Order: sequence, then structure tokens, then C-alpha cells
Amino acid sequence: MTKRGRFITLEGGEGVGKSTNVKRVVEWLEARGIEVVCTREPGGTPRAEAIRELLLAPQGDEPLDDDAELLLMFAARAQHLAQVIRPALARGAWVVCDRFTDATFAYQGGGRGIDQNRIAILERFVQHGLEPDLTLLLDMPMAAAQQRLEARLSQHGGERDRFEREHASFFEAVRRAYLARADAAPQRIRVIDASRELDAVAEQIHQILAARVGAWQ
Ligand SMILES: Nc1ncnc2c1ncn2[C@@H]1O[C@H](COP(=O)(O)OP(=O)(O)OP(=O)(O)O)[C@@H](O)[C@H]1O
Ligand SMILES: Cc1cn([C@H]2C[C@H](O)[C@@H](COP(=O)(O)O)O2)c(=O)[nH]c1=O
Repeated sequence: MTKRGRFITLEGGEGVGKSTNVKRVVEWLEARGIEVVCTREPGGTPRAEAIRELLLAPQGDEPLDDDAELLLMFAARAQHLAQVIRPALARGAWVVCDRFTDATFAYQGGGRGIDQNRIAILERFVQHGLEPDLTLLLDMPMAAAQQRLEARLSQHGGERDRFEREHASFFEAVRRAYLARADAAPQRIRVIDASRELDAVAEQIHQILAARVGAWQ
């Protein structure tokens, strides 16, 4: 019987370096001969990416209701799980995902103020007990992360999406919610000081991966 693959997620607020470090995680695993599926949320399949566009589009004339936002996150996740994540894990591939359900607890729970118990009900309904084996939570003060985001926007262009336009208090609440989840599940969620230079961040991530991969194999 094929051994189930491992599920690794990267989490954190806006501009902390998730996408940058996702690539490094994938390279590190592939260099060790592991088949990796690299994906993201919301998104990861054509239909889930269509839901992502709805979620990220600037507010316009019709505000998106908080409950609708929550349900769309889980609708995209259900599709992503069915089409990409579960099949990959079942054939023994490892999945590296840029955000997953911890983001829902942080953004919809912490940021929007939706009751965590309501989110947990949807989590059980959609995931049937599946959760990441390891989550790397990139954490840094919001103001410094915003500066990185600004620099990226001025270098590469583009506009702030609907979440990136939120106020500082929203992002502070998101950060607090992430850290509370890490406190509650320290084995699964490892907090990384993302304010350091990229090489120092990557070095800590590699150390965590080396220890986990050794223990899993
Ligand atoms: N440790 C670091 N030091 C300095 N700059 C960094 C570091 N990590 C990432 N960056 C830069 O900061 C910017 C944001 O990084 P990145 O896009 O990886 O963040 P993100 O968390 O994926 O953002 P988003 O929340 O928008 O998806 C990029 O321009 C990236 O090159
Ligand atoms: C999975 C997930 C995501 N979000 C938010 C967080 C971000 O602002 C965007 C995704 O864009 P990024 O390129 O990854 O920064 O969506 C959320 O609010 N809830 C979720 O569950």
C-alpha cells in the first residue's frame, strides 16, 4: 500500500514572505527526491481560482457579506481538497500549500470576528479530520510587512486586493489569532521570525523540515 504523503502549509499575514518561502520549501523537498505538489488557497484548481477572484476583487458597489466570504473560502477549499490535495496525498506525493484553514481562523475569525466554533463546524464538514502535518507560521510586526508589500507593489506593479486594503486593526487581529492558534497547537504550528533576512528565515525553515522529515521517514 502506498504511504500517504505529508501536508505542509505556510501561513502568516500579508507580505511576510509566504510565497518566497514556499518556493524554498519545495526546492528543499525536491532535492531530497520527494514528489511535491505546490498549491495555494484560496485557489489551486480552475474553479477554486475563480472563487479566489470573487474573494479578492475590490469591494465595488456590493460589499461581500462576512458569512458569504467564509462560505466561499470553504467552497474553494472543498474543491481544492477533492481535485488536488486528497489525490496527491493518496498517491504518496507531498503537498505544500500557501495558506489553508488556519488562515480562515485568523482572517474570518480574528479579522472579521466570526465565532471560531462556527468556523470549526465548517472545518469538520469540509475536511473530515484532514489537517496539515506541519504549518510554518511566518510572523513579523505588521508595519514592517506592509513596507515589504509596498516595495513589491512599486517594483512589480499591481493593485492592493480587497484584503490588502483592510485597516491596521484588522491585520493586528489576524496576527493575534494566528499566534493564539500556534500557542494551542505548538507541535503542528511552528512560529518563525520572518522579520529577519531571507537566508536566516530559510535556514530556520530548513532545520524544522530536516527534523520533521527525519521523524516521518
Ligand atoms: N526575509 C525577507 N526580507 C526582505 N524581503 C523579503 C523577505 N521575504 C520576502 N521578502 C520580499 O517581501 C515581499 C513580500 O514577499 P512575498 O510575496 O513572498 O510575501 P507573501 O507573504 O507571499 O505576500 P502575500 O500575503 O501578498 O501573498 C516580496 O517582494 C519579497 O521579495
Ligand atoms: C485561505 C484564506 C485566505 N484568506 C485571505 C488572505 C489573503 O489576504 C488572501 C489570499 O491572498 P494571498 O495572495 O495569499 O495573500 O485571502 C482568507 O481571508 N481566508 C482564508 O481562509
